Amino acid sequence: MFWGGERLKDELGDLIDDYHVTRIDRAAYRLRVGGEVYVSPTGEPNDPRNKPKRPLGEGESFTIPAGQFGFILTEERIRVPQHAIAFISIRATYKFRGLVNVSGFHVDPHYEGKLLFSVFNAGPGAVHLSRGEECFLIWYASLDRPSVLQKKMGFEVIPSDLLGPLATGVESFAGLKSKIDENDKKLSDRVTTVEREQAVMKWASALVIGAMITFGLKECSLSRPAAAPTAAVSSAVPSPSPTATPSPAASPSPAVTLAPALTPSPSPTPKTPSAAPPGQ
Ligand SMILES: Nc1ccn([C@H]2C[C@H](O)[C@@H](COP(=O)(O)OP(=O)(O)OP(=O)(O)O)O2)c(=O)n1
Repeated sequence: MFWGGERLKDELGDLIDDYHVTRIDRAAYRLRVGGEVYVSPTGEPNDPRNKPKRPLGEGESFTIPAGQFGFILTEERIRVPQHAIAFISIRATYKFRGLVNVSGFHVDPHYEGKLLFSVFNAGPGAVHLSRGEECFLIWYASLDRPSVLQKKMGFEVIPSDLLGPLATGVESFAGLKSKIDENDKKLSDRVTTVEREQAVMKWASALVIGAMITFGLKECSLSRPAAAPTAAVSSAVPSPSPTATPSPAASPSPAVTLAPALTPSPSPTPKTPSAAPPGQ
């Protein structure tokens, strides 16, 4: 049979250290967050929440990020008589935030020590807690026939060997999202840098090509006046042909200078048909 509030008032003074009647919650008793906690690391480097098992001062707070585990030692040392058994849970207020009790629900007969809650934050956001918060509940129930049992010694601290599997970090959706966001930012930074470099390269290439074109045009314009005097001098030589280009100034081309070879000679050669005697 479960113990009601009145029986709890009668008995808990001997069974729970630092008992206070105001913590009786109908047929249960509220247990508090104690002086030592451990929260599994998020796996994100340099995350200030990645801390080893740590002691908590009076009222000191801590957070359990979404998707992470926590070990929480109770403030109270409790005892369960040989003729009783106890049941433990997290208060609904904390369950609604996403906190789930992973570590079991009963306390053996003839148990003595603190309780160690292993909790998982299945909620969407971090759960904030602090030492002294009345976070857990305990119920007592009588056994039908008491038996003589050896005392079961409970926890006084969080055993370090429990932490090994969690110490490397627990991949949570929140942690993965944060890693994706971080990689996304790194990638977009890299793309921006590459785009900037490409723009600089484009401008540099355009400048070089422009300079080369300018230089080429300059070279061309410088080489032109050097050809002109040749033509002028050549055309200044009197052409034997009266049908040569009308004016030396009009055609400075060197082709004009070759004209004497192509134009009819002033003394016609006898080989030309026009010079042949008629009748031959
Ligand atoms: N959240 C919990 C659950 C249990 N306990 C304590 C009370 C129990 O009496 C004791 C042992 O619990 P179990 O019998 O469920 O665990 P094991 O069977 O693993 O331990 P053992 O081999 O010591 O019986 O641990 C606790 O401190 N915190």
